[in-house]
Amino acid sequence: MWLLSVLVPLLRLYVCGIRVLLYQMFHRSFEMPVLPKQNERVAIVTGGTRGMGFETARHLASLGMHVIIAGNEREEGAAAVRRINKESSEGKAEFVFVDLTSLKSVRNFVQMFRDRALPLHVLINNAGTMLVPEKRTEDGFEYHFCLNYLSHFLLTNLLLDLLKKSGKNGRSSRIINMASATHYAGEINLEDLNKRTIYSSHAAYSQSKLALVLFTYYLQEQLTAGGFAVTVNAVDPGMVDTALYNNLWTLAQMLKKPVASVLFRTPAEGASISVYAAAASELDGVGGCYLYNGQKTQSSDLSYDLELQAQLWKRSCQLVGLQEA
Ligand SMILES: NC(=O)c1ccc[n+]([C@@H]2O[C@H](COP(=O)([O-])OP(=O)(O)OC[C@H]3O[C@@H](n4cnc5c(N)ncnc54)[C@H](O)[C@@H]3O)[C@@H](O)[C@H]2O)c1
Repeated sequence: MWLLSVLVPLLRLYVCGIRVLLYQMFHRSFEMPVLPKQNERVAIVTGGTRGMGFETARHLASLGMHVIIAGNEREEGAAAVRRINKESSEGKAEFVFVDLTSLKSVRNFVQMFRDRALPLHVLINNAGTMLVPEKRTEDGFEYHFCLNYLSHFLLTNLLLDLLKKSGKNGRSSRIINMASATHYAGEINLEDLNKRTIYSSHAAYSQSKLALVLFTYYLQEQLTAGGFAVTVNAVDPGMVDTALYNNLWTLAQMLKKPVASVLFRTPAEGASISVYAAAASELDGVGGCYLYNGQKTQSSDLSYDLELQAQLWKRSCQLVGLQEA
């Protein structure tokens, strides 16, 4: 029983990975349309200190945006900001600390942001981690569940009024959730979101990414029903050569290196789907999509389960101490 619960998610995750790599053998990345200037617009990119988050922040700043990099690596953040500000003549970047394994830190970050009285046009929930051995956050949550999903759930909800205020018809505010093909392998057990019964890091990662997709669809329904000029989309960057793979087992690391150099996308290529979702004119007012290779794509059957979306939303509100809207 234990062996099956660990082996099945692992195999399912690797099958997802192989399918993505087969696709990437023939498709490098998609062709980005010309993006409009983003002057006067403000974005928050979580985990923008390196990898795809950095490339996203960099690209948005080059379009004229004021980008706030929200992350837990102060030195990396300072270096990222220096580099972006040196390169970008119109936009700018700054670093603000947030540790997404702490709900208190998320609340502090939001308070600091609110104190600035800035508008907010784009929120990119990008930060993440993968295949972490079993551990709990300071609030007692499973690590992937909290960092990849629950903190972003809280962050988004606490910033929603600003996003609503900043969005206009014809120029919506945009929320982008960084999903992954691994969500296709994901399952959600609402009674054991923190994976206390049997722990598998593969199942925990896939669950966190499925949760982000369910959250995307449910939130879009609410925003549409309320008539707000805010959209929310989930994006899938493919397989990208970043530090995310640092927790792979040694043998998998060794096998990954030659494959990654040929078949994985670069961080800039991977980031292009977030940049596209954040800035493309053709996506203005378009939400509730799973975007992959520049196209709306079908996500897993489970992600469209309306009852599951509603239940997860309700449970997440309870876990972070939010009143259900
Ligand atoms: N690399 C891939 O193949 C791939 C594929 C699909 C989805 N993704 C997703 O893309 C996102 C970006 O990952 P990446 O591949 O660029 O990896 P990365 O490791 O280069 O970047 C992860 C970012 O998250 C930040 N982060 C980690 N822990 C944090 C914490 N406690 N608080 C705040 N920030 C924290 C890191 O500092 C870093 O900036 C992740 O959500 C990942 O799951 C990656």
